[in-house]
Amino acid sequence: MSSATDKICILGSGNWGTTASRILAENVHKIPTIDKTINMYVYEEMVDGKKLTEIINTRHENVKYLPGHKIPDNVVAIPDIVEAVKGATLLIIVTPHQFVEGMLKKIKDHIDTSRTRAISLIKGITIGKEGTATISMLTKEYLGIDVTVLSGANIANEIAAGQFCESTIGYECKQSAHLWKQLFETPTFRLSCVDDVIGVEMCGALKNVIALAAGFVDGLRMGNNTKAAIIRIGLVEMRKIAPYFSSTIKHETFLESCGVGDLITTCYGGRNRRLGEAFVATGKSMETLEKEMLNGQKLQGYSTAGELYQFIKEKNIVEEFPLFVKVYQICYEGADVNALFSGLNVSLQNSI
Ligand SMILES: NC(=O)c1ccc[n+]([C@@H]2O[C@H](COP(=O)([O-])OP(=O)(O)OC[C@H]3O[C@@H](n4cnc5c(N)ncnc54)[C@H](O)[C@@H]3O)[C@@H](O)[C@H]2O)c1
Ligand SMILES: O=P(O)(O)OC[C@H](O)CO
Repeated sequence: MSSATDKICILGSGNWGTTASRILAENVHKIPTIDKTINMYVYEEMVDGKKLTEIINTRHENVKYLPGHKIPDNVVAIPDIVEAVKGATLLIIVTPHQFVEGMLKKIKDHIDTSRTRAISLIKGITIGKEGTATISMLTKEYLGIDVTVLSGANIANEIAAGQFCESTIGYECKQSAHLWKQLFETPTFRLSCVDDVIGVEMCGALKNVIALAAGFVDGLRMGNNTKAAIIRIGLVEMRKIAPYFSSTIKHETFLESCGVGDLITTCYGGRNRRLGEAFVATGKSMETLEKEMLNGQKLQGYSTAGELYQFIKEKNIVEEFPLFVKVYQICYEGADVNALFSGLNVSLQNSI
């Protein structure tokens, strides 16, 4: 009989979810109290005439979302989300943010909430029943469990290739942070922990909007100075808007990997940047570019730009966030991309 008291279920199997499964499948062997078989909920689809779950379970590779990297045999792909969470006490939530609420509704009556905790690897905010919510807020609302978050300068393909990088865990419960750190840290994936769940999440969601702006800069064939200006002004707006979401967000969080680190990597190497550039170069809509360029992967910054703008408008603070507002107007209202540079607040301090 197994002595395991905990069981892992990964909710999501995209580019980052699959990469995370590889780390967890190795690290789970370090903790005797966790079942070595990891369930991974896979949103089923056909790939070259075969079910993706069957391909993952036989070839041990997610050929669509992380081709070229083996997934250890102890990860089992399951297409039914209720079956996937059966017996699970450690939930890793890692789908594009727009799908989270639907998933939580499906699993909420199938979780033993007295002994389950979750970690969200998602970068996005969502419009919930009561307005705008982070993923941890939404998860708590539906499941009523402890939620930790993990976010940082983490392009999944680079992590899968074993390149050194760092990330940030945001926690409320120290004991949970300790467990998640054990489960996720590797010699090339270094984690620091901060007690600022919402701050870490806000950084991850907001940087995706700035990444679109960085892509616009590249699409306009502008250089490094312009990109640096957009990154810096973006960081200022990210920090400035944070208190509107929560008074508990710490300024120091913006100096962690989840803040400035992620902003830099995403503005140079992420999908949001890439599609921002293509948006300017081709004049096609973001929806079209997502379909044409991402092969099923999802763009987070576009929907976040829309959701963030609704939040900014509702709070009547449009004047305070010209960069966030410009990105929205360019993406959704057909504003000229060159308008990105007019009216930006270039200093936090009083200027002459
Ligand atoms: N990829 C990265 O480099 C990276 C790194 C850090 C964080 N993140 C964040 O992780 C989260 C997940 O992103 P990803 O890159 O793993 O995903 P992805 O964009 O690579 O893949 C999209 C996933 O969504 C699934 N999907 C499609 N329709 C669905 C539906 N109706 N319901 C549920 N799932 C559906 C697809 O099967 C696929 O697994 C995002 O918030 C992203 O910002 C991504
Ligand atoms: O590819 P993106 O733009 O979704 O960004 C990926 C990661 O969030 C970078 O840390």
